[in-house]
Amino acid sequence: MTILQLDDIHFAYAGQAPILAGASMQLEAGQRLSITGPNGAGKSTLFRISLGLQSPTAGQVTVFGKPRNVEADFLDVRRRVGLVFQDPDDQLFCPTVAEDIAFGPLNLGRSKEEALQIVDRVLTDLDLMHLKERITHKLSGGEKRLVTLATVLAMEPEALLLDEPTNALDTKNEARLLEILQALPQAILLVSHSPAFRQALAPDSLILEDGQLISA
Ligand SMILES: Nc1ncnc2c1ncn2[C@@H]1O[C@H](COP(=O)(O)OP(=O)(O)OP(=O)(O)O)[C@@H](O)[C@H]1O
Repeated sequence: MTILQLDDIHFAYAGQAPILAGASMQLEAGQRLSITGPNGAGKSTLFRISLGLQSPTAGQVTVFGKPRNVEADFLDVRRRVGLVFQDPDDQLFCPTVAEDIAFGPLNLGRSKEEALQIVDRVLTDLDLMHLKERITHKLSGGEKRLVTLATVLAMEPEALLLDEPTNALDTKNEARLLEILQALPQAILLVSHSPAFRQALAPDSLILEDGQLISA
């Protein structure tokens, strides 16, 4: 099954030169794929377009086999594809870690008891139970990164889009994150400036260059 398909995507921010100029790609179930490219090439923009957080000026986004054009088309995409943003502060907005992780499942209609069970399970899986009652905005950068991943895994997504997941992580936590991600069954689309991390998690890669995706 094809999870994500981008065909000939064009995009420019208002008043700026085009960033994407005919970008096309495909992510299959279970596949691990990296996207590389220089700072400002448009990698994060491509992720946002894939989830309908920005609209391309031309081109087609197809997710789970269905063309997605208007906001309503993307609601189900955002439930089924988890995006770990580059900046954790874009993702964490509840007072405590437990509330942040429960937010997604509650939104998906889980009961409070179910949501609390999911919180405990995800925190245990990530070895983060010690952070459960902490105030989110007082966490360290690396702790926020890991909690962000926890909020996304709590939604049990079918695929993960990871934007610089190792940012702010120390060597030990980077290794732990790698182990956790390697053990997941989901398809992963990875943006990472760390060659070692890409090689270990998603060695197949596309390069975003001059607005197009080319095979590495
Ligand atoms: N909301 C915005 N309004 C205007 N320009 C923006 C906006 N967001 C990003 N840009 C610009 O668009 C370009 C692409 O940004 P994007 O974040 O997609 O690149 P990236 O490849 O993810 O970069 P990096 O590797 O540095 O994270 C950059 O020049 C950036 O400054």
